Amino acid sequence: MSRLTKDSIMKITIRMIRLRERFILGLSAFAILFTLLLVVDLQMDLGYSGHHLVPSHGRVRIGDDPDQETVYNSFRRKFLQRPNASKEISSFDAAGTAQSSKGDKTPSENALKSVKSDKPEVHDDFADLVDIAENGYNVNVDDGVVRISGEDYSHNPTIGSLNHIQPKKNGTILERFQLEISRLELYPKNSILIDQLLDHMATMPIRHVVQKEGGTQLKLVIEYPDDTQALFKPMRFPREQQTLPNHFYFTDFERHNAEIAAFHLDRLLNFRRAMPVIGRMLNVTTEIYEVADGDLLKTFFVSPVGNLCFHGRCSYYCDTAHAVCGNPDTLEGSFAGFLPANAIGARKVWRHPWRRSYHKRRKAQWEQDSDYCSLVREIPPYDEGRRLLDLVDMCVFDFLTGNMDRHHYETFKIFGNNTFTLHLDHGRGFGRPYHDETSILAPLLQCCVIRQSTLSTLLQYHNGPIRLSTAMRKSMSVDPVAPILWEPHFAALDRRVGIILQGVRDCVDKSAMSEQVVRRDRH
Ligand SMILES: Nc1ncnc2c1ncn2[C@@H]1O[C@H](COP(=O)(O)OP(=O)(O)OP(=O)(O)O)[C@@H](O)[C@H]1O
Ligand SMILES: [Mn+2]
Repeated sequence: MSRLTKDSIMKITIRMIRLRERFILGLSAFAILFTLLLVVDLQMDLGYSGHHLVPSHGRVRIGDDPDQETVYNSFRRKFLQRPNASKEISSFDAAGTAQSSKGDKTPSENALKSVKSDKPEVHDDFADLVDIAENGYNVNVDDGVVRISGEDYSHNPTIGSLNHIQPKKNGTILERFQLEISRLELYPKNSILIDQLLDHMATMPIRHVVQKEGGTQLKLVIEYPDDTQALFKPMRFPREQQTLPNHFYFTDFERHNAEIAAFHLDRLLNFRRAMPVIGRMLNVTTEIYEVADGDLLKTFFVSPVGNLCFHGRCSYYCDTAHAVCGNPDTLEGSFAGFLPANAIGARKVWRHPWRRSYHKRRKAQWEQDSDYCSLVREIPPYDEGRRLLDLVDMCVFDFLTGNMDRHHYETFKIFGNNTFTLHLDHGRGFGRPYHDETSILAPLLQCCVIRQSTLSTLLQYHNGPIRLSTAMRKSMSVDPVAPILWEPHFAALDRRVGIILQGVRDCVDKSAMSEQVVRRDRH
């Protein structure tokens, strides 16, 4: 009996030990998996840890009144009444190109249309803003709408100097370009390398092509005989193709010409944060098919009408239905200068605080929280230095092109946090010339800050003599595949400059009002 009891006690103990071992094993497996998840999250900023924008002390307002009188809300309401959408296409012809408008507007658009007066618009020269931007009264780092970042512009090391690499005399143009990238900009204002680099990408023979890994759409890495590279995005649609009415920003196809136009626009706005891009006509047979290999080669086929097509492999639009086709074997595309290799110019990827939800029904936090900017302002790197001003520049840039696809952005690690933000990936711009998407201006309208130099540049284009459309037309006219933009986009650019300035004015007015309130409170 006592032996039996002893046995069963032994058995139970052994079982307990096993159970404990299993539990410990399970716990360690969970710990490892959780750590891995966090590491991946930190690297890719997927949002699991929620550390980026909602710190423990963060104020998340659920059910914030959407009609609250913020600059952003009033602005959105005001511009909803602008019937720019009246010309927006609501149907497409067989070729998928735009047709002129034939009604089919939503009831609200129809109702609002009648609000429009037939009076010719008087040019508003924004003298109030010119006064601030040009005279710089009260322009400083800490307060006010118009600001400077207060950084030391004389401290401008380059990727070359920080890596202790001297540009070689017989170095390639791309290499020289990459080594000259500095803390403040991708290239200097009067860089002589830009035209050379563009010309090189557009004319050099193509030695080899491979598909670029990552991303949602098909891109090719073009290799030239001198071992330099370019990033190729193929043409998919004619210039006048507008974003399909039922497409979201994240299902919109990319436009190669938008990449070209965005480079010119970025340069004209004096940002110099976008890589140089040029158009080029390719022979699909000799310049892609014959120099491709492996996986890409396997995706080539001849379409029913005899065009040579390929679709590559990627996560969304890489199948027979979304193939890229020659006509019969010529193909247009954009060529972007290649960013430096990780060895000398590794980049850090940041989740954009004003990222959209990328979901057809969900809204992002910034769309619902009227105090969202004060949340962002508290979090590094947005709490000091130039970063927030850079994001506002970026939204100005994106609003002008209509690009709603700014999910992440990148900086060069080697320059630390106080460096410019790269302007990459503009394929989804220039899709809706008759619609002005004011939500893109959320960083500007919710934070009510803008860099003095950016405001000054916008005012110059607004008041002339050279308007932005004219400058863009001139700058892009030399591209091998010009004209780059469909005509209505030029009018959109000029119109949108005015809208941004109106937004800045609303901010200035609002801050003047609150200052008055504060002053009155004091007395
Ligand atoms: N000029 C360039 N040279 C080298 N790499 C680049 C260049 N432009 C972009 N990249 C890298 O390739 C990645 C994908 O490029 P891009 O964002 O243009 O394509 P995408 O298909 O739209 O990607 P996503 O689906 O992530 O938006 C970028 O995040 C960037 O890291
Ligand atoms: Mn993209």
